[in-house]
Amino acid sequence: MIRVEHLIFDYPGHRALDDVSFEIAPRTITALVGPNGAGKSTLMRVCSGLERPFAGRVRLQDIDVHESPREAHQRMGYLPDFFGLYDDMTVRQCLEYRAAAQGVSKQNQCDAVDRAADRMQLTDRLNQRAGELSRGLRQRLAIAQATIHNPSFVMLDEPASGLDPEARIGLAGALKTLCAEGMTIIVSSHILAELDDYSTHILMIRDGRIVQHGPLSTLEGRIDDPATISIELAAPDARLAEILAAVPGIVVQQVDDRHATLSTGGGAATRQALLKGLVEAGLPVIDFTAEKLRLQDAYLARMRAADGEPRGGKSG
Ligand SMILES: Nc1ncnc2c1ncn2[C@@H]1O[C@H](COP(=O)(O)OP(=O)(O)OP(=O)(O)O)[C@@H](O)[C@H]1O
Repeated sequence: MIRVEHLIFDYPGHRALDDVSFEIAPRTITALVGPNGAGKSTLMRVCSGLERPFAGRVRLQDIDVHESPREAHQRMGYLPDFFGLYDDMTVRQCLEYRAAAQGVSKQNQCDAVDRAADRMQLTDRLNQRAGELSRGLRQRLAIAQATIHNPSFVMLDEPASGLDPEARIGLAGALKTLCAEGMTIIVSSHILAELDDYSTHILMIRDGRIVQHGPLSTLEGRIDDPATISIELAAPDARLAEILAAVPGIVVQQVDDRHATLSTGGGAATRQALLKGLVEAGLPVIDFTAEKLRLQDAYLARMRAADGEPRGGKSG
């Protein structure tokens, strides 16, 4: 879908992107995360063709974004972190204006407006002036504008910033809708807790370099990672503590005759041995849950680990 190859981008006296390469698969939502100043906005601006890199290239469905920007822009939507709306125009006028600017033919503009308003749940606001909309609705209008031409690839820079929790939930739903309609999305955010809800992939950047890239599952609670496991029995059984003590590779944190919490360092094999031991002893296990490492914790752990790594990052 989009392939970024060895991008280098410099501001005067500062290298903002340093040999950045990655590929995004179709119909995915990639969370672009990293500390302030990591290079997220710069990466989006370069990928959108607004900035030309010093070296490297960006290809969208085999179109070179910087060599053929017109063709690339027909296939992409981009919402910058700071955007403006025409406050005196109605939602419908804003969308019509953008449809015309994006080259949507006159006979298709009406359909494009209705579809964009529908998927961003703005249909009942079409006659309201943009200047009267709440922040969450303004954000949705801006996304509707950025996607009015039905692009296959969409980049949204910090769309959740400044939104209250309800508006952020609405935004997450809107992103899932766009993805379900076949769009491939990159979204940057500092609100890690919510990325779990809608992202399929994570692209972590720091000091202009990729630190990690891959499906969320590669970062969160991999099957071989140490995990916290909670166990619950349907009825009390005094043998629980004794049976757990006999399984190598686990540390019991808390146990009574019905519940236990423990940590394992041995990955899938240890978990299998543990569950087998419980079932073979005839204990009535009704819950055996491995708690996933939260994305936020995983992010912080990965960033800390990157402090001690040689330059070059990690992918997968
Ligand atoms: N116009 C500019 N001129 C010079 N340096 C810039 C300019 N814009 C950004 N930078 C620098 O480039 C680096 C990357 O900035 P960028 O805005 O891409 O980071 P970011 O990850 O989007 O940050 P944030 O999370 O704070 O929005 C930062 O060190 C920033 O100070």
